[in-house]
Amino acid sequence: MTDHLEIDNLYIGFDLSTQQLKLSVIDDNYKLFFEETVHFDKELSHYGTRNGVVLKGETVTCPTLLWVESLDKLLEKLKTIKFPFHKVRVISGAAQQHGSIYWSHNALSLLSSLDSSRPLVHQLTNAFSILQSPTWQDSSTSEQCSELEKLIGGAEVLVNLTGSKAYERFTGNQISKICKTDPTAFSQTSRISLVSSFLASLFLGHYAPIDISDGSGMNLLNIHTKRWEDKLLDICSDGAGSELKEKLGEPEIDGIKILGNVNEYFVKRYGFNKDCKIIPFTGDNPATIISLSVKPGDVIISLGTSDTVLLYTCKPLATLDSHTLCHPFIPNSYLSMLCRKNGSLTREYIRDIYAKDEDNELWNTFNNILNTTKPMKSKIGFYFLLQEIIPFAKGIFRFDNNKLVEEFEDNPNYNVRAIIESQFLSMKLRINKLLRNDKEKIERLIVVGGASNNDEILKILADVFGTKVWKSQIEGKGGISASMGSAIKARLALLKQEIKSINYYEIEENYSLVANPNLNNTKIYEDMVENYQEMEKLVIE
Ligand SMILES: Nc1ncnc2c1ncn2[C@@H]1O[C@H](COP(=O)(O)OP(=O)(O)O)[C@@H](O)[C@H]1O
Ligand SMILES: O=C(CO)[C@@H](O)[C@H](O)COP(=O)(O)O
Repeated sequence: MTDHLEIDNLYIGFDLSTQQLKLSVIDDNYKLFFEETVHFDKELSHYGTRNGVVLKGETVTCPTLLWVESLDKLLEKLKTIKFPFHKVRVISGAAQQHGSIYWSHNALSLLSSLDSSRPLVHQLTNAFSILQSPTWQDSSTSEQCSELEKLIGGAEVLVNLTGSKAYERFTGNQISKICKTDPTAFSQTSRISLVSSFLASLFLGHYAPIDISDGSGMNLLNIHTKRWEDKLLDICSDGAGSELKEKLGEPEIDGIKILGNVNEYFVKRYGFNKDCKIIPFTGDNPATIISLSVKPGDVIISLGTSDTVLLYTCKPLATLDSHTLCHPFIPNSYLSMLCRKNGSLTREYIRDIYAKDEDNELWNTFNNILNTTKPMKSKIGFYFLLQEIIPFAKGIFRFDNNKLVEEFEDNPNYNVRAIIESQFLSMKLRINKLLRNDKEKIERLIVVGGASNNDEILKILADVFGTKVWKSQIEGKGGISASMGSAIKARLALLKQEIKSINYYEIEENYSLVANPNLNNTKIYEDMVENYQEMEKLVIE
């Protein structure tokens, strides 16, 4: 922690992501003051999660109490080092999208009467009607998705209303599954939160609203009216639409609105100022967009647990492959998003088979292979360890000269290059569909997320796109863009309250060039695209 005698105000941003709870703290000048994390598998191993989740077939959940305890643990770490809690003016946060939390009927009274001498986790054991929260990696709701699209009049109708066709991980379909398979739990639920609004609720001491940006990932929100769509609520609740509406609460359209002061519990236990404000928390991807103050023409590639592509746009662009989310606080602005489940964890899987190191976190052998192999048009691989979102496929498929093979027999290490090439080719293909016309092109390619630390991976990204790749200084060592975006949102909320206006684009951002394309390689990838699409079709079949 840097010296804070000269600093009057601090702003906290959380990110409750798949594998860890992260915290970034900034000062009035948006400068990073402090960061900390709690890693779920390593530091809360008694919950038995692997990579932050519990996997049972296509059902992927996380114990809700793990998330509660991760907050206890993080704040205790700060207390131990005498973090200046009293200087925090606003708390905000972000979280993995789509996951849902089911509060029991006594949750509100538990939240409002917390005893500051005890950790949260011991006091909230009865606060949930469902103990395992569905997460974004879940793909167990295909039946509900088909039903939703059928009853609303087709995938296109749903895209036009909500910004996305029906997706297994989207919260409306998760709720629909619970209504059908566990109606008792549904009736014992007083409120349904997203992971983001759940974390905000802990700080507020009562239920925080779902913000419209994270709410756009539910298949329930009309992204034009910014309200829940009654017909969708009915379909996803077996006809109990008005009951579901009550359980969701009104969506919040202003992502930088002050919701209230921090719950007394945090004042007494940690020394937060009683006037410290809480604002809506949002999804990790919208928060990443905020951290970079991006403009049209910027394309962000986030290489975290999931790999996502994010574009800022003023007009929603509905496609069957992408998602449109409302911006958390800029009116009439949207984000276009592509998401791949098989991001870092699938790269780790391939690393552990073909490029194992003494210290795996260094990725040395993996990078050595990337550095010493060249792109080969004849070898294409598809690596879908988890059920992929787009294309909807599962399994590992390798093609050598267009023939499906068990392994790249002449050089099995080629899998290391093939997975990276394949992930980026898939993104490139689909980004092209998001650019509206021939004139629209990628002005800047910006990378964030844990794997953006890896220069060899970034070189291939630059080669596949034929574009320079940039990284924001705000990302530091990588992986904190969502918590930084949340902290920035916290700072903006106070500015708006005090001077009634904000200019979000005034935030000074320094970008550094992290990879230059090798245009000879770009040409090879361009020649590969058509074949890649053909092989992908075979995989889907
Ligand atoms: N040098 C590296 N090369 C490749 N991947 C890396 C590297 N460092 C970290 N990662 C990956 O980053 C992932 C975590 O990224 P992060 O953005 O923090 O994810 P999340 O926000 O989903 O928790 C890890 O699963 C790890 O595989
Ligand atoms: O499902 C999505 C976006 O639609 C994922 O991007 C989640 O939001 C998880 O994020 P990370 O933990 O990978 O940051």
